[in-house]
Order: sequence, then C-alpha cells, then structure tokens
Amino acid sequence: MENQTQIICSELFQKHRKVEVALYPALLTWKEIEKSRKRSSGASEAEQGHDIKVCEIVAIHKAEDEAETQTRKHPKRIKQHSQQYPYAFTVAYVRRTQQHLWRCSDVTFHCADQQICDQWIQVTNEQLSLLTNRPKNLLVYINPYGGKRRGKHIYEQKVAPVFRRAGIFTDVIVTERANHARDHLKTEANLDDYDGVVCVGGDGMFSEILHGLVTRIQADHNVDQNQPDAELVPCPLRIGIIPAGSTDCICFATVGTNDPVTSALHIIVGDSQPMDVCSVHHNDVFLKYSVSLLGYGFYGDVLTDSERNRWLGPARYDLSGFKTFLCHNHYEGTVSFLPAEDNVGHPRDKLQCRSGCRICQHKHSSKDEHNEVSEEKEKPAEDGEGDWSVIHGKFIAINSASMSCACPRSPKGLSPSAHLADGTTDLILVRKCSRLDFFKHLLRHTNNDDQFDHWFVDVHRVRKFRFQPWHHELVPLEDQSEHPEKPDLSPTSSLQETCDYSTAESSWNCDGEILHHAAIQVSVQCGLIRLFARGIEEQQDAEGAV
Ligand SMILES: CCCCCCCCCCCCC/C=C/[C@@H](O)[C@H](COP(=O)(O)O)NC(=O)CCCCC
Ligand SMILES: Nc1ncnc2c1ncn2[C@@H]1O[C@H](COP(=O)(O)OP(=O)(O)O)[C@@H](O)[C@H]1O
Ligand SMILES: [Ca+2]
Repeated sequence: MENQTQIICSELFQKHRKVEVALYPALLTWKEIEKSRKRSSGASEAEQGHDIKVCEIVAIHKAEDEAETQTRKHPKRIKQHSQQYPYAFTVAYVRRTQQHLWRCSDVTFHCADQQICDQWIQVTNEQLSLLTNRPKNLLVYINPYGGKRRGKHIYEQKVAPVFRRAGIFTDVIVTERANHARDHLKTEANLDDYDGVVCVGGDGMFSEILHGLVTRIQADHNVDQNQPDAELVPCPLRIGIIPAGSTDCICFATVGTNDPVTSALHIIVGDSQPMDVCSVHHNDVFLKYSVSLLGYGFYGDVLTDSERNRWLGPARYDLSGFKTFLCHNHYEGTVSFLPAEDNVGHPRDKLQCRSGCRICQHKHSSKDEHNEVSEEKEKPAEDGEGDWSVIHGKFIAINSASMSCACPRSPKGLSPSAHLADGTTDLILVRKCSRLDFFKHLLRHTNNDDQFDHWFVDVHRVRKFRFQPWHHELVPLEDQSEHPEKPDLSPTSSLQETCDYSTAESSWNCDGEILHHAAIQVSVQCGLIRLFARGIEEQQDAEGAV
C-alpha cells in the first residue's frame, strides 16, 4: 500500500473480485485487476473501471454488518471469503441515473488487514473534511400542508436517512400555520447556528423561507426594504429545497427534476447556485420578493381561483387553469420597463441557463463594473426617465420570469432561455387575442415550438419594470347595459356569463402567493440568494460524456 500526500492505492476485494482501488486528491477509482489485464487484449471502455469525484462521496464508514448479511445470503462461498477478508468499508456516493435524477449508491471493499481498512476510512474522511462548502448544521422547515400533504413523510422517509448518513445535524420544525417559518426566521432563529435552511414544501413555502431570511438579513444590516433602490445585503445562508408542493418550479428549474433524494444529495455535496430576486413595491412600500413567476392576468386568476379548491391538491391548478382559460379575461394597463444591456442575451436566443452558465458567471465577475454603467444609464434624463420603454395595452397575461419557470407541466418553462442569476427578468406580454390563439400559445409551453412566435406576444429582457392598471369607474356587470358609452370595461370576456369576476383588475401571482396590489414596481437584485443546487446539468451519456 502506498500513502504519499493523500494518494492511497490498495488491492482490495469488491463482490469477490480483486480490484485495484486508488484515492487521489479529488478522485476515487477502482478497477478489476483481471479486467484491466484483459483490457490490453481489447476489453471495452465501460469495463475499464469506475471513477467517483471525492466531492460526490456522501460518506465512508466501516461495513460491519455487511459480511454477516452476505453470509446469511450465500452461506458457504461467502463464509470462506469473509473469513479471509474480514474487514470492509463502504463508500456512499452520488450516482447519476436518467433525467437529472441522483441516487445514493454504495460500494463495499473488503480486505484482510484492519489497518488498511482504517487507513482508507481515515484518509477519505480527511479529504472530505477539506470540502468546506458542505453544510454540517441545517435548519429544516416542513410544510405538512403543501402539495399532497406528504411533506413530513417525504422528509422522514427519504431525506433524513441520507442526511444522517452524511453526518449532518438538523433542527426540524414542522410548521403549524402559514407564515410560521417566515416569522421564526425573521425574529427567533439563531442563524449563526446553521450553514443553511431547508424548505420542505412547494414554491409558496419557499417564498416564506425567502422572505424570512432576506428580511432578517436586511434588518440586521439596517437596510430599509421599502426603498425600491436600496442595495440589499446578500443572504449568507444557502437554501435547500426538498420538493413537496404542487408545482415546485423553483426546484425543477434549478435541479432539473422534482425528486427529494436528488435535492438532499445536492444539499449534502454543498452545491451553490446564486439566484436573482425581484423586489416588488407599491408606491414605494415593500410588498414581496419573487424568484420565479410574477404573473398578472391569466396566472394571477388561476392562482386566485385555485386557492378555493386547495382540497384538490396539485390538480386544483388544472381545474382553475381550464376555468380561467374559458373566461378569457383581459386587462388594460401600462407596462414600463428598463431593458437589460445586450451582453445578457435575449429571451429568444435559445441559450439556456445550465450548470456553470457563462452569462450568469460573467454577470457576477463584472458586477461592480456593470453597476457603475447601469447607475449612469439609469439616471433620469432631464425630461423624464431615460431609457424606460412604455407600452399601453390590453393584456391576457403579463408574466415576469426571473428564471425559466420550468416545471413538470411545462418542462422548458415560461421563458426557456431565462437565466437564474443574470440580474434580469424576462417580461412576457400576451396581448388580447382570440381564445384559439391563446390556446396555441399555452400549448407551445408543453412542446418544442416557440411560444413567443405569435403576433400577440412580446418578450423583453429587463432589469426593472412597473405596471399601472388602467383606472376607470367600476360598474357592476348587471348594470353594464345601462352604460353603453363604456362598452370596453375590463375584464372583458365573451363568456362573461360563465365568470363571476366583478373587478376590473386581476392580481399578481408572486411565486404562488397572491399580491394585494395591481400597481407594482419591480427591480431585479442580481444573485441575492444562493440555493443548494448547481443549475441543470447538461445531459450526459452512460460514459459521462456531455
Ligand atoms: C393546453 C395545455 C396548456 C398548459 C400550459 C401550462 C403552462 C404552465 C406554466 C407553468 C408556470 C409555472 C410557474 C410557477 C408557478 C408557481 O410558483 C405557482 C405556485 O407553486 P406551488 O406553491 O408549488 O403550488 N404555481 C402556479 O401558479 C400554477 C400555475 C399553473 C398554471 C396552469
Ligand atoms: N402548517 C401550515 N398550515 C397551513 N398553511 C401552511 C402551513 N405551513 C405553510 N403553509 C402555507 O401553505 C402554502 C402552500 O404551501 P406550499 O408548500 O407552497 O404548497 P403548494 O405547492 O401545494 O401550494 C404557503 O402559502 C405556506 O405559507
Ligand atoms: Ca434572471
């Protein structure tokens, strides 16, 4: 056995085959000794061996019970073997399966010498302890009420055992009411005790954690959230999402799948993904933060209606989506926006944000330089507001997607090329059109066709925007016949008899929470928070090639 500066190499046994196992500073490898001899006589690449990055090792431990279990299964043959090689250690590591799913796999190595076994465990643990980005202490909030109400079960059955294996300490709080997690983070939690916060729930629950953490950090640094232009202080704690909600779009768009074990593994290996946060104000009063969808009109109406049918679980969105589609409302108002610079691309450039995205990285490395430029550009011109564009119109939907908003309902999302941390949001304006046209637009969210390629859809990459609904006198629907001079009252619907909306305004769907003001100002804060995620990885083939 060699042991020079953390490189160790031994001949061990794995499933009764002799293997050469080596640990380099960043890699654990093993290959069958017979196979490697065969290789010189033409064995395939796949037979050559296994490589695991040390940063994707979950844990290493003595495999005390393994020999016993094997002996019970194959008494004769194994008994002989385990007497010869009684010492064993198991390495738990991340194994990629299909569609961005990760699993925790085990490989057990046997040896004849206890010292060798102990040394492998010690040296591997030393390497793992150098990975300082891994969390050791986590504060976990479980919403027992989200999605199919399986949050607690999912955490206890699928996540807690993997955390335990990785030696992570957790404090777990099962929420007892809406905003319990937010309030606890804002005022009570001792954040210094933790390396991260874990949210077990959907996008609405994530929104609670986001608000609790960001508000707490601003309060600790005396930053006034009511100032729309305040430079917010980034959040030092990362957030992990264990999907247990109805849409789980934030998890899907940052990991590529909604799977609790995959998310738990991204937390364990200490992934870090910065994420843009939109701050939303009304008349210079802070309302909410948003990281995924801010949707007025269609998605606001779907959300409002769906809250009445929460008992249906995730299916409530399908029912409300269908009803809202039939209503075919549109809303009048003025959208003003500050376009992003050209170097962050365009919503239709088909450059999708993926793990290690160059556009997001460039944004972070050039953040200071960029801020100087943008402040310059943003100075209001003498005659008004410089670079702002203004659009007045009648809209079926106004959507701001700060990330792709991919989810199982729409695997490429509302804005497939939106970036997680580029400091911009994609503003999608869907103008009044026929029901059939709107259906075609919606349908394109579920296939490969371009949902922006319609005469009634405009999309802009922006850093800030405002919306002002068109103000007019409200007239009850039954009185409309008495006001022929105002035939165009919003919401306008050719199926008005099937709808009971009686206000002229819609609401904003803010990451699955309803906002109570229609007139809003939105500003993107570049990479304000970090998740335990790495963005969606490029698909790899069986041999690991991209
Ligand atoms: C003809 C078929 C048309 C299908 C069109 C589907 C388009 C779906 C786009 C969905 C974008 C979702 C953006 C994410 C929103 C979530 O924040 C929010 C709350 O999630 P959660 O707390 O986990 O429940 N979900 C929604 O607002 C649901 C929108 C569903 C629209 C049908
Ligand atoms: N214990 C609780 N009881 C009731 N509501 C809760 C509780 N904990 C959190 N909530 C609220 O439940 C709402 C939905 O949560 P979420 O986890 O996003 O599920 P879903 O994806 O099904 O909407 C959020 O608004 C959150 O504030
Ligand atoms: Ca963005």
